[in-house]
Amino acid sequence: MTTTPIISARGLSKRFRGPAGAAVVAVSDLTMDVEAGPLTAFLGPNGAGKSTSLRMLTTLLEPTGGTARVCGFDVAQQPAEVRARIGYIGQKNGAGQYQRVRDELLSQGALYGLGRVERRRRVDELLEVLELGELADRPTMKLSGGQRRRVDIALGLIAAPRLLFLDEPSTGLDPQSRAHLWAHLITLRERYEMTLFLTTHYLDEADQFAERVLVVDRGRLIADDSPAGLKARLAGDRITLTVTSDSGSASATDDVAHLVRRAARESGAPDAEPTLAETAVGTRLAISVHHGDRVLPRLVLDLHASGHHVVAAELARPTLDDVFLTLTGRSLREDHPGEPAADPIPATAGAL
Ligand SMILES: Nc1ncnc2c1ncn2[C@@H]1O[C@H](COP(=O)(O)OP(=O)(O)OP(=O)(O)O)[C@@H](O)[C@H]1O
Repeated sequence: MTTTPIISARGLSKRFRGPAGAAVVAVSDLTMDVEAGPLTAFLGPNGAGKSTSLRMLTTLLEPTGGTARVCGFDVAQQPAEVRARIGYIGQKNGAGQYQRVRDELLSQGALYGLGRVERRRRVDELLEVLELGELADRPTMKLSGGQRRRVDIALGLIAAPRLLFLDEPSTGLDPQSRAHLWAHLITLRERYEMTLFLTTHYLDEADQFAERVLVVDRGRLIADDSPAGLKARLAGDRITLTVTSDSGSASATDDVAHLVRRAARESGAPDAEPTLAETAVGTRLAISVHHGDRVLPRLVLDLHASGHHVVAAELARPTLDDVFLTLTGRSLREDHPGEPAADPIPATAGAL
């Protein structure tokens, strides 16, 4: 049975006029279908076009090319229909400064046209689920970054959307607040059967929580798979061995390299050369393989049977950053050196 995707984009593009009138292609030819259900993470370096894509999908920005349908409606032709069915939590705070948390949420409910009783019921429920009850009478300006972000999420959920877009929901939060926020997102998703589509710079979050990862770079979609699928296809496991040989000759090193290369090839990994380095304790070799947990013990036995001794062995599972490196030739972390720990989340913007 085929189901209608909750998000469907065809050749979606956005050009801006940059400085001196030059065109900036923020999003180029984005084509994708996103089914309702799986948590989808949109990854890419700074300036890749993630926020612009989200803003087009949420009707905040008009595309300059292509089309997109969200919850079955065209973002350009039927923006009100789209808005009625989605929530959007932008990079910056939606919560005002002086209103109390509960009042802020009630005002948002009124904005969405919820009746008085329904509005109160919904606000009480969100305060409870997001553990904001004790903070309900505080002005939002007196909340911590993590607490404000939870208020943002409550604002985005007031109209019970089927689909929630989040632009970097956890940026600027300390690790504990990030974990807390994620626990809430997962609870909310289950409780309201919502589809979450989000951008994040934290690859570990995407790895842990996303069921599907879309990677964009320079406005283009360059990969689309589950985190496990991406890692298996693009990065493989990394085996690093330090080996000594009885003879210690150059031909012994060649033999070791041959055995390592063969093991990698037999695992189905691309026919790559191991990297070699002479160290004080022996020759160190590193190579990418598939199913490293199975390859490594067999390789150690094969090397031993051929007169080589493995003095150290390491198996590293790939990360999404390895995938990104393979895809783009650079690390996503380079774009975010020393991720901010607990920066306050800036004011303005927020839920639709
Ligand atoms: N209003 C605008 N006018 C001109 N250029 C813009 C505008 N908004 C975005 N851009 C440019 O479009 C490109 C994509 O920007 P976008 O904000 O979508 O990237 P991003 O992937 O969300 O980045 P980040 O991770 O830093 O949030 C960038 O080159 C950006 O400078």
